[in-house]
Amino acid sequence: MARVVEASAVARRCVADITAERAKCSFPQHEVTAVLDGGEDKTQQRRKIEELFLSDPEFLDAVRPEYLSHEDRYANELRKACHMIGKFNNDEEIQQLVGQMEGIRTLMGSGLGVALTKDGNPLALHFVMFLPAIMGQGTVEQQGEWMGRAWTGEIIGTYAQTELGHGTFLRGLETTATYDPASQEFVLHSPTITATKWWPGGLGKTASHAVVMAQLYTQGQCHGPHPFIVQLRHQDTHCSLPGESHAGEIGPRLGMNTNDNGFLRFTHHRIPRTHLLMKHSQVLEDGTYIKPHNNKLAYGTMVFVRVAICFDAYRQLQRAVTIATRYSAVRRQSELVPGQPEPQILEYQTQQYKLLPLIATVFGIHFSARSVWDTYNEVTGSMQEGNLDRLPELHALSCGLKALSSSDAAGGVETCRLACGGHGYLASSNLPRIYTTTTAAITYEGENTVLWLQVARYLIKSYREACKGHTLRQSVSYLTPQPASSSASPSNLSNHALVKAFRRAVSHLVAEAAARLQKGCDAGMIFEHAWNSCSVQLARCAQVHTRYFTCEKFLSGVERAEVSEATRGVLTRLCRLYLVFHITNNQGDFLRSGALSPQDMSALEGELAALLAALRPDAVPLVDAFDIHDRILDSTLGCWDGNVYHRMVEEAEKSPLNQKDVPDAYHKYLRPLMKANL
Ligand SMILES: CCCCCCCCCCCCCCCCCC(=O)SCCNC(=O)CCNC(=O)[C@H](O)C(C)(C)COP(=O)(O)OP(=O)(O)OC[C@H]1O[C@@H](n2cnc3c(N)ncnc32)[C@H](O)[C@@H]1OP(=O)(O)O
Ligand SMILES: Cc1cc2nc3c(=O)[nH]c(=O)nc-3n(C[C@H](O)[C@H](O)[C@H](O)COP(=O)(O)OP(=O)(O)OC[C@H]3O[C@@H](n4cnc5c(N)ncnc54)[C@H](O)[C@@H]3O)c2cc1C
Repeated sequence: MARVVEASAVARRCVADITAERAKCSFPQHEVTAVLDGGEDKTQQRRKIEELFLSDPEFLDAVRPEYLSHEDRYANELRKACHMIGKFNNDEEIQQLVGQMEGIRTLMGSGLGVALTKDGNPLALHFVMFLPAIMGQGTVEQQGEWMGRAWTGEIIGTYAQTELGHGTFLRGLETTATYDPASQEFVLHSPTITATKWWPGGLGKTASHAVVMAQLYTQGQCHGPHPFIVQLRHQDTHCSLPGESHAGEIGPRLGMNTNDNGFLRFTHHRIPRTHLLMKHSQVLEDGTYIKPHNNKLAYGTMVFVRVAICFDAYRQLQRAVTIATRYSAVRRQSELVPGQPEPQILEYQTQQYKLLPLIATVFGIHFSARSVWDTYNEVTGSMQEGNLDRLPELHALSCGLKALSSSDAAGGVETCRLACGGHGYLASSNLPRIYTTTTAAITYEGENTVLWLQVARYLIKSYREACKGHTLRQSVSYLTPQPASSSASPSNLSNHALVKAFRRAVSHLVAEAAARLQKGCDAGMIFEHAWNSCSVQLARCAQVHTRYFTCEKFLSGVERAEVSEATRGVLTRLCRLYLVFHITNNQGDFLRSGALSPQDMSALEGELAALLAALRPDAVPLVDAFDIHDRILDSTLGCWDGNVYHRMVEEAEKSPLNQKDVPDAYHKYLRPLMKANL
């Protein structure tokens, strides 16, 4: 009884702490929520959809997935993913809310969809890559043949590109698709063990079909990697098709274990000619190859997914920082002043330094991802009309923002875990799962270092063009060499001046890297070796350029937002924090280029401390404004009511090991050991 009384006093204290935080809010939260959702109507719509799905008991887990076997975990997530589609297909209200057909993808990729299928959605690749591949790479007839069946779930696909031997280097893929004009078929073959497809999500047991990337051979010539639709399993029995292809699952991974990532080998497997996705390049019946306008069009599906990943990074970081911030308002530890009550850990400046820049980062990713999404739509729109001029710019932007958002989010989630001390290591905090999911995005869809080097390639090329007097695309126009000017004066450290300082720092880095590259070439190195010898510096150029891009989009996003002065005030403080945080963390780039002076740096470091203090009262209100339902957060530490300790104990009690006082394993192993010498 005494324990219960004590426990409820603790609960009351926790709830009081978080309630007091909410009273400090300096802005109308619904406005921030609407900025992130894209309008108040969108917020209402999202909440309605969440209500419709979260009230459905089919989406409840009988036990924590961590306690299930590998197979049961997979089955549990597949059950929920299929139920999501079934519910969508049969409910007109839901279709009206999210949009028909494509709405199901929006749903699956939303915070709700990702949270409902906790450790990875076995159907993710179907929606995020298989369908977009057919849309982007298939002719109108091919879309007609496959899309309808794929949207309803009659066929389930994946995207099988990576092989055991090659993920990054697409031109090195070994799977071959050789055209046989006699039968008008392609023959798919894996000539070596390293040609085995390895990693595709859903390939293990879920997918009935795949878009397979293979080297296209016709009339004795190789034309590089092309996408082919391949049926893998029988339409009625789901059994593997006999003999010529063999698929399976690749085994446990760091996370995303219910995505059933798989392997696939072909032994002279035949498919009809019309299963080559022929929107950009064709093979005619006699084997004649028709070239695409640009041979990188076959990589188009990846461009789409790289943009989608930025939104996923945003949502994962949102969840993690909500958990860590709420917990920091409830957790009390140590003494700030000897003899005084233990403060909330959020009072420590170092804790604020961990969390507040991450709250700002959520907005930074949000505004820049929206901008890249707009660019994606503009560029793909003009590509439909045959204009490919902006494809290189889109490729560089999508690579850069995918790399920046995934590394910021994964690093940020880990910071959030550390900010929760030991309890952040508990599965019930949900931070381990959010981390293992988020860090995967650093590797998949183009390993980040490799993507940074793609951005650098674009920057150096643009810089060289600018040196020749050519006009550059808007996103890199600042690389045009400018006459030297003095650094921003300490009195002009406005937000715009800081963005300008970023531009100057990147220009300087790019000019230095270009000069070093040239020096290598002048010394007799071939270009590729000179490039490799500068690649650390080149990757750095790409990172700072992309950070500049996010700063610029954050600032313009805040300036353009239609909100009250109070909301603009808090968003501007966050944007300022984002700028100051990244500048003070990378002082060398700004000092070396003369973009800022040591005095400026001192002033900005002082301001950083002031910004943390100014934003501290709004920390909990800001994460509340992310408006994440407790079921979507799924965390004992981050729950809305702050009743952290009760929930932790309640979750611990559910451990299967706690269902018996003495586990069977004691009798089997421990007892014989403990009694051995008696
Ligand atoms: C649940 C429902 C879901 C809803 C949505 C929400 C959810 C979000 C995400 C959650 C689930 C995600 C599941 C996981 C998905 C992972 C799937 C994969 O990894 S799949 C596997 C992913 N795998 C990878 O990502 C592999 C990464 N590797 C590659 O992409 C390539 O090998 C490469 C780009 C690195 C080099 O390619 P290479 O052929 O050697 O080319 P060079 O270097 O020689 O450059 C030559 C020229 O080409 C240019 N250019 C290049 N690319 C493009 C482009 N796309 N375009 C235009 N141009 C491009 C380049 O700029 C250069 O131009 P220039 O300078 O000459 O003018
Ligand atoms: C969870 C998950 C899901 C996935 N899902 C899919 C899927 O659905 N379909 C699919 O086809 N694939 C999938 N993949 C595979 C993924 O796309 C590849 O793992 C990724 O592209 C990296 O390729 P890699 O594994 O060959 O790494 P590697 O290229 O071997 O990278 C190893 C190291 O070498 C470095 N490196 C490689 N090349 C260069 C270079 N040119 N310059 C400098 N450094 C370099 C990298 O930076 C890295 O440090 C998935 C992977 C994961 C982890």
